[in-house]
Amino acid sequence: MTAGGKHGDLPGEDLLVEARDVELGFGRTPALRGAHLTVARGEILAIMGPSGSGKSTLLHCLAGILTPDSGEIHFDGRRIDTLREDERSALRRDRFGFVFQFGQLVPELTAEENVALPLLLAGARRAPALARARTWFARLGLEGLEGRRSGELSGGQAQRVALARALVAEPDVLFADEPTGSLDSLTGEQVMELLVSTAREQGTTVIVVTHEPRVAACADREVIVRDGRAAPLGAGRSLR
Ligand SMILES: Nc1ncnc2c1ncn2[C@@H]1O[C@H](COP(=O)(O)OP(=O)(O)OP(=O)(O)O)[C@@H](O)[C@H]1O
Repeated sequence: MTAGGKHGDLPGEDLLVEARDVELGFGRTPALRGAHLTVARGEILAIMGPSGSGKSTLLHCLAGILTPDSGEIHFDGRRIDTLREDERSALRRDRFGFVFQFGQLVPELTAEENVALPLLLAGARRAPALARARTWFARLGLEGLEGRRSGELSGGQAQRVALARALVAEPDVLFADEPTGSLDSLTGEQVMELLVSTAREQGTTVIVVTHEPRVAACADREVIVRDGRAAPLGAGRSLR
């Protein structure tokens, strides 16, 4: 499904997410300086690069969380950076899933209630939402943990619950920011393998920011962000 080859742009019909010449500064700090990125439908893309280079900022722009100062973000044929905040919020809720590094489970809720949350927020009734949430526990090796709260889960278990929550509503795109960053390398690799295999089963496009080459190796393609610009892996100094 990775169209366009390692270095090329994607044919129009496969394109799902695109950043065009995106610039964004925080006060005097330029975080993105003309970042350009294309992601195909069904593709699993890893974003790598040095600390502070703009990876998370780019991910947040692609996901409609941050608004660029200039440039454009497109999703599924539609420009999204100019949408009203309530429209972008609906887009995030209905079409995107999110996994972050830390602290994403609601501590007062059980694991199965956490997983059911996106369905409940989208208007599903409690019993069917919980039933659908429960199907994820066997799928991710979490049987028996449905009633636990986040304080009663290991880091790897909590990340798998977070992964189930991000995928339960079958989003078009899963945005993951250092999803294995708080885990030891073996547990991190297992979580990433589950992330990739479940996303592939559902046909979910994945955009994952990571520092870890072994995590990035699970992706179809890697791009490097340096000084606020994105380039294909191996492109050296010829930044697009
Ligand atoms: N909310 C903010 N306010 C001010 N500056 C910010 C903010 N968020 C990011 N920055 C700055 O923008 C630049 C890019 O940050 P960003 O978090 O995107 O980098 P990153 O590549 O994800 O880094 P890391 O790998 O360390 O998480 C950095 O110089 C950072 O200090």
